[in-house]
Amino acid sequence: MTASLLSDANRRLARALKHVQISEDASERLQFPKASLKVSIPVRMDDGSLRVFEGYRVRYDDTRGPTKGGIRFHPNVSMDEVQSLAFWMTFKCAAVNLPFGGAKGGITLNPKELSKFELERLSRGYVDAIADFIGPDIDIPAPDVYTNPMIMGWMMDQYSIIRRQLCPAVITGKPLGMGGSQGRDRATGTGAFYVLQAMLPKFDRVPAETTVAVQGFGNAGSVIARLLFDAGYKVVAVSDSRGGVYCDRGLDIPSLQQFKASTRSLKAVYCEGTVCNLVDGHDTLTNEELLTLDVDVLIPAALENQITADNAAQIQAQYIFEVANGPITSEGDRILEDKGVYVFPDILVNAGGVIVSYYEWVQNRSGLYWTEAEVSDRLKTKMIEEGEKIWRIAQNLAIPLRTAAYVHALERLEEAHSARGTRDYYIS
Ligand SMILES: NC(=O)C1=CN([C@@H]2O[C@H](COP(=O)(O)OP(=O)(O)OC[C@H]3O[C@@H](n4cnc5c(N)ncnc54)[C@H](O)[C@@H]3O)[C@@H](O)[C@H]2O)C=CC1
Ligand SMILES: O=C(O)CCC(=O)C(=O)O
Repeated sequence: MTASLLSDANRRLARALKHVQISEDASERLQFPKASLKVSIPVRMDDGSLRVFEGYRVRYDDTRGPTKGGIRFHPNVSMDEVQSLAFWMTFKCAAVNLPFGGAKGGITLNPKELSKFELERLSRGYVDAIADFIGPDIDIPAPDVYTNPMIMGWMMDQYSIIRRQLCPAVITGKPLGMGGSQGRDRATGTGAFYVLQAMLPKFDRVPAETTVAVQGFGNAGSVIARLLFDAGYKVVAVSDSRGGVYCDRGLDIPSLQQFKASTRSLKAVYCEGTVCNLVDGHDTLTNEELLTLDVDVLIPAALENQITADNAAQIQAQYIFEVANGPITSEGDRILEDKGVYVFPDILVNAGGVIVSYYEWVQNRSGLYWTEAEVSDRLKTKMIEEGEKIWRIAQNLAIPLRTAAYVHALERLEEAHSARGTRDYYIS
């Protein structure tokens, strides 16, 4: 495990700064979060006891607009993790040209241990604690790992109770029945699929001859796995927090989705229609084994720090599409680069979620709601447009795609920082 995620994220920034003209003021400011809030959330548990949870919200940089980013419920949530996730949101929103800065939030807990009512009290308590830190023009949360539309609905409701008026635009990823956008639930995986479909033909790859492994079978990972399956790719391995399944002939992703939804397990499963046993050629595997499989494409879609100096040399995939935020450390990056692996970076690949969140916010503010086709057309155009720009920067400057994505984002951040001036009037 890397000592500090934020300092590792800053190493990527330092590398990109060598390839772009940006003022010293802006580059100095971008190394620090603008505001970091840590809160205690007391929750009455179902058995009558009181438990206090730790929560965080970080607004990293708001120069380009109100800050934006998800809320994570996970045992590993810490200030360092939330700050780096907010850092990545800043560069992601700039890379795909959304009028937002970056933020992130989280609560340290295992949500699987709480009842639905406990989760609701916790979600409302979190919003009570951060209500002065967020707002439709200040900071707009959304879902991330182990949070979902139901939780976003509770949070929007709690914020509206505090403000004594309905405020749908304070949070995105809401249920469709209360201001949610068509397509938001599938947006991250779908956006990633559009990028992959635009990039792989550059290497003359065709779906039927391309094998894929996907780590993480949640909101993001299961959607891209399904789209790849439908497009004729051979998805040979997928996993969740308890490990995964492998089949060299390709897994039947629709039946896996069905079993995961009804049994909450991938390991109960398998291929070939609805047969509920491990059948010939199928096997279980650990998350570590999945990462080093002999596949063409690897899609980490779970958590950060999965590919590090310890296992990067064993990676066999030629193309990595980072659906998770920060799945590769900077040391891991160097090793993959030396091996000639193409890494399509998180701040581009998983931007579909925040792009459709932006569309949701726009719809909430205008009161005019779009069809699923309108949302997905706009998403596809944006993902491909920004992906191509990043590809060209990488080619022209002969730099890795990640560095190119940061260069692209930094150019936009610099423009905004310089347009707003130094804002240092308060320094005597
Ligand atoms: N939901 C969204 O809109 C967006 C999500 N992301 C990123 O995508 C990644 C996944 O997020 P979601 O799919 O939304 O979360 P989710 O909560 O829907 O699913 C997470 C999945 O990862 C699995 N998982 C957890 N720990 C794991 C481990 N140690 N090894 C393998 N699998 C593990 C879980 O079992 C689950 O299948 C995260 O890095 C998140 O920040 C990025 C952009 C937007
Ligand atoms: O939808 C959003 O606003 C943010 C999604 C998110 O947390 C992410 O892109 O990592």
